[in-house]
Amino acid sequence: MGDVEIHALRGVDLELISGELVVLLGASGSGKSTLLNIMGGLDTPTSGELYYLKTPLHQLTQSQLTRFRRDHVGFVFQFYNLIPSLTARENVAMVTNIASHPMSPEEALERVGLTNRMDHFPSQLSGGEQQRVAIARAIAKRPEILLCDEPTGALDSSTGGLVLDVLQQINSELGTTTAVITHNEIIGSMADRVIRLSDGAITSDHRNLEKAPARDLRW
Ligand SMILES: Nc1ncnc2c1ncn2[C@@H]1O[C@H](COP(=O)(O)OP(=O)(O)OP(=O)(O)O)[C@@H](O)[C@H]1O
Repeated sequence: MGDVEIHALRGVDLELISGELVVLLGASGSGKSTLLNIMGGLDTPTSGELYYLKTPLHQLTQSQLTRFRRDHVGFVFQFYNLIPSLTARENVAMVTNIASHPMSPEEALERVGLTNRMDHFPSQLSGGEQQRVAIARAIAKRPEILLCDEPTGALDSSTGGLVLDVLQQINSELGTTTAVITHNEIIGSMADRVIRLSDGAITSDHRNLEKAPARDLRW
């Protein structure tokens, strides 16, 4: 920022294992979103290296990064970013129409439990349902990686539990490597692995011996 240099991340060294469900925990400003955006090819690091399998993402051009995101990454954000004038099915079809080996919008919406809401517009859906449409849209192209930035940040605890349950099921049924950002410690218990960030650095990285079913989480 002008003359002031801000180090959003410092010395982060991290490897995500295929198929794991990771929760990234940290206080506001700890660098979670910056890390997720770099991992997803939305941002590029000012220094350091980042690989997706053998592909050096830090060396790709913007259009190559766009292709990487389109082919491999699904994103879910705190605010659902659905297109208001399109139904749930049409929102998902926006992605399936350009993906190379997608599932049908109907299958994606069935996986998130919204079979009977397919023809509803976002304004006719609850917050939790809108987030589940956003998850259906993110997984419909069968991405290898699903990145979720505070997916339950705008939801109450029981609705949030349902949304996290969907993420846990998708991870186990489709084997999608999943990273979920939160500042909520309780959500850590649903993960295979919990990584804590503080002031731009990883302060701990541990595996849960047992995963809690997300639908049972309350906060
Ligand atoms: N575009 C930017 N310009 C300057 N500083 C930034 C920018 N984006 C983030 N930062 C700073 O980098 C640090 C990390 O921000 P980041 O958004 O990654 O944190 P976070 O852990 O996701 O926070 P939150 O939970 O509040 O979203 C913060 O100190 C933030 O102020």
